[in-house]
Amino acid sequence: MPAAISRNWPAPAKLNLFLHINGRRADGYHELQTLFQFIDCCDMLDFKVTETPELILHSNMSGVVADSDNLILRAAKSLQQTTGFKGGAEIWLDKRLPMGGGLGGGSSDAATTLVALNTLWHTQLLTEELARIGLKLGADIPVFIHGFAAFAEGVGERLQAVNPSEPWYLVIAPDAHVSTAEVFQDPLLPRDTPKLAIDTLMSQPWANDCQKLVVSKYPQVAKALGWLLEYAPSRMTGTGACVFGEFTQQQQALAALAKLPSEMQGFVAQGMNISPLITRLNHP
Ligand SMILES: C[C@@](CO)(OP(=O)(O)O)[C@H](O)COP(=O)(O)OP(=O)(O)OC[C@H]1O[C@@H](n2ccc(N)nc2=O)[C@H](O)[C@@H]1O
Ligand SMILES: Nc1ncnc2c1ncn2[C@@H]1O[C@H](COP(=O)(O)OP(=O)(O)O)[C@@H](O)[C@H]1O
Repeated sequence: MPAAISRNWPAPAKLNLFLHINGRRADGYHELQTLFQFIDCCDMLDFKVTETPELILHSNMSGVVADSDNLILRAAKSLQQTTGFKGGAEIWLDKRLPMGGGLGGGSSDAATTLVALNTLWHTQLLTEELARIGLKLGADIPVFIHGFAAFAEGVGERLQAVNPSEPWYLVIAPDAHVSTAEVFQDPLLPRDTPKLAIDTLMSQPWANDCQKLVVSKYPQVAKALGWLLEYAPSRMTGTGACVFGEFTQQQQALAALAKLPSEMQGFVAQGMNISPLITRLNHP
């Protein structure tokens, strides 16, 4: 009897509602203080457990990332190696999130793969153990595994659950692929924002320390942000390129989307403090 396919595992995008860079560590990574919130725009994954250890990925992003580099297969392989699980999986990815946009799509795909296969393979690692595996693959992965909106410190692995408002966002994805590594290596990146207490951070205006540099280097980001600021308080997420404007009502965000210049790509999504992955995990 062939194993059934376990369908509709969501991999949500994230926004950095603020992102402060406090300094550079000896290993080259940067100390951050950031606020992660999910949005209800997701990649979708299906999984079928197999008896052989092979890991197979079918996706609509083929050719963009070599399988050996795909975070989905790297995550599945890490779980096999950590647990000694002898079986494998066939995985289907419906890629919907813009790549390299600061929305964490690849990181989220990896997190959903770890959470889903930990259940389907019955390896039953604790969340903290899965987050440790994820951290080795990317700084953004632990927050997706824990699945709650969080104030994050360190490189993004020290998480404290928070419950900010869940507004509607108009997200614009400029036609620019911003390399996270390149931004963090730029000598002009500010790296000296003082560490502040979470209460102070949550009550002051929110900003992204990477924004000025990326806006100066990528005219498409500057143009998208300039347009969006006419409609709502707006800023860049992560190291970019995506920018987001915040609206109280969905109708306001949709009205702005209707006026988006034809050369820009955008979508409306709502902030989510509980990841849809957690909801899927609790409703197998
Ligand atoms: C900046 C953030 C903020 O959420 O998001 P994105 O813009 O990528 O979405 C993340 O910290 C990104 O995490 P992630 O996207 O996993 O980055 P990684 O692949 O781990 O790192 C890519 C490269 O960026 C640099 N890097 C990353 C994170 C960090 N705290 N300090 C760094 O210096 C390192 O040079 C690293 O090799
Ligand atoms: N499944 C995947 N989906 C998206 N990007 C992936 C995936 N696997 C590997 N990558 C690589 O990881 C990089 C960063 O992915 P992502 O987490 O989407 O970054 P960002 O947070 O900047 O959007 C991509 O540019 C791509 O080269």
